[in-house]
Amino acid sequence: MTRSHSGEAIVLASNNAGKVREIERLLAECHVHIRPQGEYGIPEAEETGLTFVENAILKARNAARHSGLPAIADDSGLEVDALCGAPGIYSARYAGPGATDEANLRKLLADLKDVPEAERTARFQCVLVYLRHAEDPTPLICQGTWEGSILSEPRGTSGFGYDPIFLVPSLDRSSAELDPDTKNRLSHRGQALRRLQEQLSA
Ligand SMILES: O=P(O)(O)OP(=O)(O)OP(=O)(O)OC[C@H]1O[C@@H](n2cnc3c(O)ncnc32)[C@H](O)[C@@H]1O
Ligand SMILES: [Mg+2]
Repeated sequence: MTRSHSGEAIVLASNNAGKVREIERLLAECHVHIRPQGEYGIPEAEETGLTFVENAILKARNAARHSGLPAIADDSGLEVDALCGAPGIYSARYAGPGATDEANLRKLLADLKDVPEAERTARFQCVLVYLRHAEDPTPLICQGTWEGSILSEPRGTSGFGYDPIFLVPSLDRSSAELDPDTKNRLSHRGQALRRLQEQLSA
């Protein structure tokens, strides 16, 4: 039992199956009981913020309001230096509203087709927000950043989203060539979630 979290279920305010898998795996080790918002039939929040943190708060608040439970949301994305930080907060809709992961990834490769390897640096950002209830005025906010660069062709089949084109320089592998535990150990999401766990048990 902790001061900030009483042990009841927490709603995970995400409809992204890849994120849900990663977060469930990381939280399975501590005794935090999370349930994806899909189980509650919660409608998707509109991501109208201009920052990851604003969008994460909007998603967590929406899930907490509809469920009456505490909520965790993840807003994340890929920042590419040669594109001045795009797609950033628009990563999920880079190729248009409702775009698939494949369409987003192909658009990014096309936009970078003339950019040489040394200038393809990029990073994943993840902001996690925990709200005790929908009107919680002091959300817990944790961030993680994962540095890498953009490959010119997809590699690997694990993960989701932009993983097949995100090169992890220290391993010379794409993020989609990592097993789930290795990705969670290194990733933006893994870093943010470990920080959140510390705060939840403080
Ligand atoms: O908002 P929810 O319902 O959580 O799901 P979403 O997929 O819309 O999530 P975001 O709005 O946070 O957008 C994140 C985008 O960044 C991509 N992304 C985030 N983390 C990633 C990771 O670990 N690997 C690959 N792509 C990632 C992901 O594919 C999305 O296109
Ligand atoms: Mg989204």
